[in-house]
Amino acid sequence: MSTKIMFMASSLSQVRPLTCAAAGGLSSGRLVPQPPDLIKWVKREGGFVHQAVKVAQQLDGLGLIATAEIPKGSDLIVLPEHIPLRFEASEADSEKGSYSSLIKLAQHIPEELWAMKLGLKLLQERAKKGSFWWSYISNLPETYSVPIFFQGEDIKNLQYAPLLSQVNKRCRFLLDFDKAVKIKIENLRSEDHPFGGQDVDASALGWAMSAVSSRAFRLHGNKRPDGSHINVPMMLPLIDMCNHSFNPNAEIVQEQDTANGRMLVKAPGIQIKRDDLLLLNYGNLNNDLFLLDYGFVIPSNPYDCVELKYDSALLDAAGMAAGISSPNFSSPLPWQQQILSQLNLRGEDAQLKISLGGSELVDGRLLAALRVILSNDKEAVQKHDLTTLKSLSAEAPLGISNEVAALRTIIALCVIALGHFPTKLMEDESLLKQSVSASTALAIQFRIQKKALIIDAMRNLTRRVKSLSSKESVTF
Ligand SMILES: C[S@@+](CC[C@H](N)C(=O)[O-])C[C@H]1O[C@@H](n2cnc3c(N)ncnc32)[C@H](O)[C@@H]1O
Repeated sequence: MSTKIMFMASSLSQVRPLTCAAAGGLSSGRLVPQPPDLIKWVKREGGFVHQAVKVAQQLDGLGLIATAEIPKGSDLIVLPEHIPLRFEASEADSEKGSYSSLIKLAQHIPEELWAMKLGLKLLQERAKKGSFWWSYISNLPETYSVPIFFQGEDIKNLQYAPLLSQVNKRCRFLLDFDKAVKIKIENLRSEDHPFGGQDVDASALGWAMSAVSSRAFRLHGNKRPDGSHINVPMMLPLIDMCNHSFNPNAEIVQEQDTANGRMLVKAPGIQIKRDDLLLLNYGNLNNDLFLLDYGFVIPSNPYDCVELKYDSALLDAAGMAAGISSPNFSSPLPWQQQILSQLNLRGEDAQLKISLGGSELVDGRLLAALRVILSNDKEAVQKHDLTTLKSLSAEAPLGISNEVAALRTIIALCVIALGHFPTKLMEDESLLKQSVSASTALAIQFRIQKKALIIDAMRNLTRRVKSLSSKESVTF
């Protein structure tokens, strides 16, 4: 089962940082105690900031707030093209040895850790005396609440293997990359040194990666020869002070056709009232990504899900627990095997990750597989296409008793999944009431949300079973 804790991630908080503090809590502290005024800097650089937009304390950190009503469609912040921080250097900079050393380091970074690539540029600017972006960088948080900085015990406290493996992967990468960076830069001439002669360690690299993953936006970069745009991550000073909501009142617009390619934050069709927070939608992400990249968890997140593995032994156990034993769980009939292959649940390239939660509630492939495995009527199954078999809103396509058996098996899978968490939801809730550290609380909140999601799915499926069973008894 994927909810079992399989290994411990090596947390970066165990690495003694030389250049930045590892997160001890959810601090709103900035890199320097009294950083320059970001709004003034943006305006001085030719940007626009609506006069009612101000930076204010919010959610253990900072955010943007409206100090007066702002009409629909107003521009809130406009950044000229030279303000966003991107990895690509200006023509003048690209001639420099320090930039080409940065490119060489970036070649060690896997594509999925793109935040580290831009993070190298951020570290370079952070180390550079008189950097153009100093007003921005000095306003960045000093620490991040992402799990790569958790103590080992709090990583264990997450209790969820798919996230543990991601955290572990990032920690391992940072520790290895730290070594690679040290070797690459130790003998460089000072003018070629990417960080102005300063040492960086895994903790500084982790700081930079987290700064980027929690604040960068992927927007259109330079044009390709065919006129299309390359999507590039960039840090958008001040705009990145907006916190997240799934019901945002602001949106980012990128002007592509103007000569200067400005970035805008607009109040789209919504009138902003005085004291409203200015909120952007960071994306319809699950809590794993919110925690990994941004260091927070959204309660009752409609996009959250629990990952399980499609496994015949697990289905057997679930079937048994639900009082539905079928030899077909472990040995599906040849025509059932064919459908399982079409569902990509059998065969060499099978994708066995399935999920509960999110808008679908039950992974369509799991639902279809159970409906098919629990049916002995090949003709009846073949009357339906896969889309119908995968859909929970297609009510009982193979008959009520088949549907009840499939849903009860999924409910039993939920019970098994819950049983793999070392603690119960109620224990977690009472632990949260005690005085625990900020990162312990975050880890507990994360696992509470996973458990609550499974319990909600069980409730929903139980309601469906009850309603179907009552229809069945009316039919007879
Ligand atoms: C783009 S920054 C926003 C500005 C940030 N609050 C600051 O103090 O600089 C993203 C970070 O803000 C915080 N944040 C944003 N939206 C949040 C939310 N809905 N709940 C909790 N924290 C949030 C998280 O720490 C996240 O990593």
